[in-house]
Amino acid sequence: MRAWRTPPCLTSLRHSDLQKRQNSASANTNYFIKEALKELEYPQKLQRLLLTPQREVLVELVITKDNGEIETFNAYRVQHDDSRGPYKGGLRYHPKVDLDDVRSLASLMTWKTAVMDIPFGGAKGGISVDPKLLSERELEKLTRKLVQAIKDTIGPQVDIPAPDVGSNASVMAWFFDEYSKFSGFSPGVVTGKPVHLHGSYGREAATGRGTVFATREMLKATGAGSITDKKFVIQGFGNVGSWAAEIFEEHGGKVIAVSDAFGAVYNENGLDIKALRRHIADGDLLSAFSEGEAIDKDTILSIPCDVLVPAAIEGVINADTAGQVDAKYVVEAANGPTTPEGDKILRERGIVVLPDIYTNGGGVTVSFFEWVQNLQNFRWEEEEVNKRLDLKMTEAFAQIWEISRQKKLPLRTAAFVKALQSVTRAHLHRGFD
Ligand SMILES: NC(=O)C1=CN([C@@H]2O[C@H](COP(=O)(O)OP(=O)(O)OC[C@H]3O[C@@H](n4cnc5c(N)ncnc54)[C@H](OP(=O)(O)O)[C@@H]3O)[C@@H](O)[C@H]2O)C=CC1
Ligand SMILES: O=C(O)CCC(=O)C(=O)O
Repeated sequence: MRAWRTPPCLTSLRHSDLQKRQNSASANTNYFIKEALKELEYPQKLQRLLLTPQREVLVELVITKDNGEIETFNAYRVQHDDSRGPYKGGLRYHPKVDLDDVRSLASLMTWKTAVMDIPFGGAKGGISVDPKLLSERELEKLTRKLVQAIKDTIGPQVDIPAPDVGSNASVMAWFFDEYSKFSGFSPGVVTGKPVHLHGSYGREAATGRGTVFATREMLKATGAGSITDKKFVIQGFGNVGSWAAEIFEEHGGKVIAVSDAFGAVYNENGLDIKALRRHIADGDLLSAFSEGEAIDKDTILSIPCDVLVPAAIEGVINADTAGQVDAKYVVEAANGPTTPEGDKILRERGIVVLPDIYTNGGGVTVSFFEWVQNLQNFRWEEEEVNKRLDLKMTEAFAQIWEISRQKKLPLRTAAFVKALQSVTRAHLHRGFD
């Protein structure tokens, strides 16, 4: 096993020190990995290596708020596996972020980069904060404090953060700027930056666009035809959900309902997504969109449709809700939206699930393209980015589909089998001494 250096400024937690929770996010992720490990029959010690993170970092961040008071926040960075390349994964700013969530999300990144066949490992970070309660200045301070606290564990060849729930291109710009103060000009330390500040064309829309390419491939392979005239319901209308909605619409799909944390809106003939996005950009409530009917956001999963797209938070399709899903397909644009219990119910009901570690892999794929452009100090046109993304999504689907057919496995297990084989091969080639 390689030795991991932990800088003295950080509190490094060992797995044995950490509290274990039943039905936690990481237990759910490990359940799905173990399902695939049963197919592969790897030895126990190798399984442990694959299941547990390589390093977990917990830091305390203190800022002075605009009103002069000080406030303290917990922040995390979990580095799960770097056998295939530098650790890679987003930063989540959300009040419910805890170490277990981040551990689960970091593991998903390892399998996602392997499924997409891009030369990165897996990591994730987060701050327990509600960014909506901070001013922009406070958010900037908090981000800079995070960089100061973890700068020795990250870097363009070590660990490369990116946006996730609650963070965005501005946060990435502050991150890049702060890191560059310590290490010199380093645009490759973070991806998802603004396009005019070493970001890539196409990264902002990439996760949503990749979700649409993934759905297109799945519909084709299962004999359901094309996206045109299919009905879509999307939970979550942030970066991923809103871009997916717009691009489904561009492909002729009808997005009949979408929701956010506060409400939902429905139109059986299809919502005008560009108009809805303008409505929200003007600061209006999603549910107040006049070209749709406001509905209870908790009914979103049970609206009849062809494709249900969870694009918000974890664990929403579970033992209580999976029975109410009225879709032929569930396309997991969010990370971890389905619990093992929910997944079992969907399988029993014959609902096809396109798993997160493939479906939302478009984001990290274009992050890889951004990183490559940063290392080369060169910019690709948007058309080129989208074309390459399409190719990666199409190739990865073909491989998962083939494993699923050959081994008679659900698409989720097939995706994990592909990823586990790839990561294991890297570990064995690199060796452990
Ligand atoms: N951004 C990226 O590139 C990638 C993101 N993902 C995953 O996609 C998912 C969404 O991320 P992203 O779009 O970036 O995040 P955003 O913060 O941009 O958007 C999250 C959306 O989810 C909504 N939401 C939050 N809680 C609920 C709820 N209980 N019910 C319904 N909607 C809710 C939010 O509503 P409100 O605005 O009202 O708070 C918002 O519309 C996450 O699982 C993330 O990990 C995966 C790969 C890459
Ligand atoms: O773009 C990236 O590097 C990672 C995005 C992310 O956090 C994810 O795919 O869940």
